[in-house]
Amino acid sequence: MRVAPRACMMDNMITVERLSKKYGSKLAVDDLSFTVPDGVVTGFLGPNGSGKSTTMRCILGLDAPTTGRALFTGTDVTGAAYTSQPFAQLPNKPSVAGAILDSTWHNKARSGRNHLRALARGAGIPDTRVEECLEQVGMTDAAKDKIGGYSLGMKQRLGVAAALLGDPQHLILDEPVNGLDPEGVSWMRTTIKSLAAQGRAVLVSSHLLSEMQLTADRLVVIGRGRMIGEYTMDEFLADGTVVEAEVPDPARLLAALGPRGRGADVGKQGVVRIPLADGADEATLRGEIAAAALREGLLVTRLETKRENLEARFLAATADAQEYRTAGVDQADGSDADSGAQ
Ligand SMILES: Nc1ncnc2c1ncn2[C@@H]1O[C@H](COP(=O)(O)OP(=O)(O)OP(=O)(O)O)[C@@H](O)[C@H]1O
Repeated sequence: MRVAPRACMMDNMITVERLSKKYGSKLAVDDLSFTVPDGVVTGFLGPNGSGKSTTMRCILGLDAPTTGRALFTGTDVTGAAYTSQPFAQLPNKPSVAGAILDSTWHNKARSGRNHLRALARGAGIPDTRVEECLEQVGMTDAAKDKIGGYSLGMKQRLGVAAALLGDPQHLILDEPVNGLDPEGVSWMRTTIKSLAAQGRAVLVSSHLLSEMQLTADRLVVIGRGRMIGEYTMDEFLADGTVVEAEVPDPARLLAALGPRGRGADVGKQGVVRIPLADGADEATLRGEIAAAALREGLLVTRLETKRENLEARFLAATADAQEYRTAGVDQADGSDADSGAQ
């Protein structure tokens, strides 16, 4: 159905500009600006009630922003380019953006196929495309059954099929792995990554942070409606990463490291802990430590990277922005060790 070849679609983008949304006196989204570029998965993280779903609805024009805007850039199904346009003003919307926002809206009495056909017909999309999408999400065999009898995982797959009907260049997926079993989660991850790899701009929210760590390339982190930061996944995780080196004379190693050892400390049993800061590369830092030890004639008996996982970094980054807290529950320890003896 699409006339513009995929190869021409490498400049899709959503740009959120100073977006705010008030419900009565509640400021749900407060001056958010970020981008969702094509070709990668942008994870959208924030504690409960931080404004993720509201932002996604505003991006799609389902809620009117109080101030600010969300703009789409790409090429639609007819091959017409659009630059920095609000979704509501674009023709051929199904080819611009597809979404999973709420998996509870399905008409239970309809079959999966008829549900998709109704959506497709409303958008001028042929039934052949419905069959393609059913096939893509592995639902061809179950398509004749009523949605009321579907498991949550089947409903989520149907939601993905619905989002893909118009072969959209932008995808907005709110909690797509909610309630999925491990096989379903793994399927969703592979699907989301491959949709981004095809050149689409993909924004996905999830509270399943271990999964987000495997899926997202970039992160937009918000708290209480406000921006905490926009990062690559590596940048976000690097902040909590240290390389530990075990040597017979830690003070000499520290001195030999010079400015590179800034922020380092000597922990228990004389282990030197050097932070991976300022966007430094882990392999480079490990090489510098090994070279400094060699120059000093120090035997390194252990060189180990201690990396915080996404959950620990997320909890640290949003500590001041948690609206709902559980009393008396410790936060996750969250450190992953990745060792390599020298
Ligand atoms: N239609 C609405 N009317 C009034 N308040 C609303 C409405 N929708 C959302 N809110 C409020 O706006 C704030 C942000 O809600 P939102 O659902 O966007 O957060 P979220 O980050 O998606 O949360 P969660 O992770 O729990 O799904 C919350 O305080 C919520 O109660």
